[in-house]
Amino acid sequence: MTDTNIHKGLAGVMVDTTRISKVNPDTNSLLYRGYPVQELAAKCSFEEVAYLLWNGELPTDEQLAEFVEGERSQRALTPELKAVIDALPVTCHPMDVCRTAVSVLGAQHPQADESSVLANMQKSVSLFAAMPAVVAYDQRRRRGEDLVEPRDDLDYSSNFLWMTFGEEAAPEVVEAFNVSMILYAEHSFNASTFTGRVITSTLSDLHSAVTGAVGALKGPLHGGANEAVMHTFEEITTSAGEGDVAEHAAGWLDAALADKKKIMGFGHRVYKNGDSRVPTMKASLDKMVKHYDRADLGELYTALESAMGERKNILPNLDYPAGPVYHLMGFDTPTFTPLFVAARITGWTAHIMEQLEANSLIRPLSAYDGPEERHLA
Ligand SMILES: CC(=O)SCCNC(=O)CCNC(=O)[C@H](O)C(C)(C)COP(=O)(O)OP(=O)(O)OC[C@H]1O[C@@H](n2cnc3c(N)ncnc32)[C@H](O)[C@@H]1OP(=O)(O)O
Ligand SMILES: O=C([O-])CC(=O)C(=O)O
Repeated sequence: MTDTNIHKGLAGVMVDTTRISKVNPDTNSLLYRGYPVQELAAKCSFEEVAYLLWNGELPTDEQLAEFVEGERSQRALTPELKAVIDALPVTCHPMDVCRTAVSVLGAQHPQADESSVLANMQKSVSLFAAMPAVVAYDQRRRRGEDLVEPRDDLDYSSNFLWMTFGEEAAPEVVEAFNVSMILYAEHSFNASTFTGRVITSTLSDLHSAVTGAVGALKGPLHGGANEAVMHTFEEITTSAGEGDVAEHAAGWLDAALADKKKIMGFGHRVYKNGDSRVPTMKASLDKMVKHYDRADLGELYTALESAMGERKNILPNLDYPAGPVYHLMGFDTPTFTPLFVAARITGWTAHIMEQLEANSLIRPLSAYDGPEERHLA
């Protein structure tokens, strides 16, 4: 029998079980494999969290050493992938470069169509290792700068910043970057992860599923919002006339809401009383504001957040503090969502492997409301 209850956007629909993360809007908490994300962000490297997401347990010292060695050995761009990136116009969005890069890495992979647990784990680690070079090089080439080769004496976050900027980042910057990667790593059945699971459910390969997930993340209602937040800040700053920052932010917001615009970086499908990750990311933003001596950006952040709270009672999501953090670090605004990709590769691939453990083709129903049956004359 056809279920005529329509669940637009699948809102509130429980689609499957997962052991990877628990998003609890009642307690505003997020657990990765049982651990609160705040504890992981305070005490772990992103490499340890990636291992946890894939394997279900944090690594021992020996397991971590082996994992890190594998990751560091696969950091460099292959000449073929570099040539493909160079062939893409610098006018295309960096997310198009990420999507293409994942596809190329899949096509190059010796076990492209092999979906055993071992092959998928190897592919996941390779993608995790390779994405920073893609993101870093793409930003550099758009600035007319040369490729910076990876260094295997640096951890994931330090090396990412090294490859992007060609200099070693300050420890507090590395720390804030590491925290952002951990917070962005995983979030249950969000739109991009679900896309990856849908593709996997057809028994397609891991790179195809990740390619689709990158496409889903690009949209401004999902990962693209971190970039959009920075555009909002720029608009408020450039349109500022008389008055203080609170008035500018409120004036901009009133006009945007009057135009029925969605305010990027605010609201969430699951959290209605605040995103569990925001306080941790905001603490990193405060540190970066101090480090770069940019109190003005901190004030703008607070002004828009307060104005949105007063008018709509809608709270920020993770993209709201993450955008200005990446801006202060020196990333170009269109590079922000690719940074999210680099982090979410971990969650996506963990879900792809989980989907395959107990697969069922994902194929919901639709209620037809087109013309009644009719016939050609
Ligand atoms: C890491 C992430 O991906 S987090 C999400 C990042 N995305 C964004 O920041 C984009 C901006 N936010 C939004 O568009 C939404 O809040 C979403 C898409 C994230 C969640 O949307 P939904 O769960 O579908 O909520 P929905 O869109 O139905 O919103 C409910 C009400 O709040 C309003 N609302 C929700 N978010 C916003 C917002 N950011 N700006 C203005 N109004 C908003 C809606 O207009 C709607 O109002 P109405 O009932 O008067 O029509
Ligand atoms: O869970 C969601 O819908 C979006 C989100 O916050 C994420 O993917 O991190």
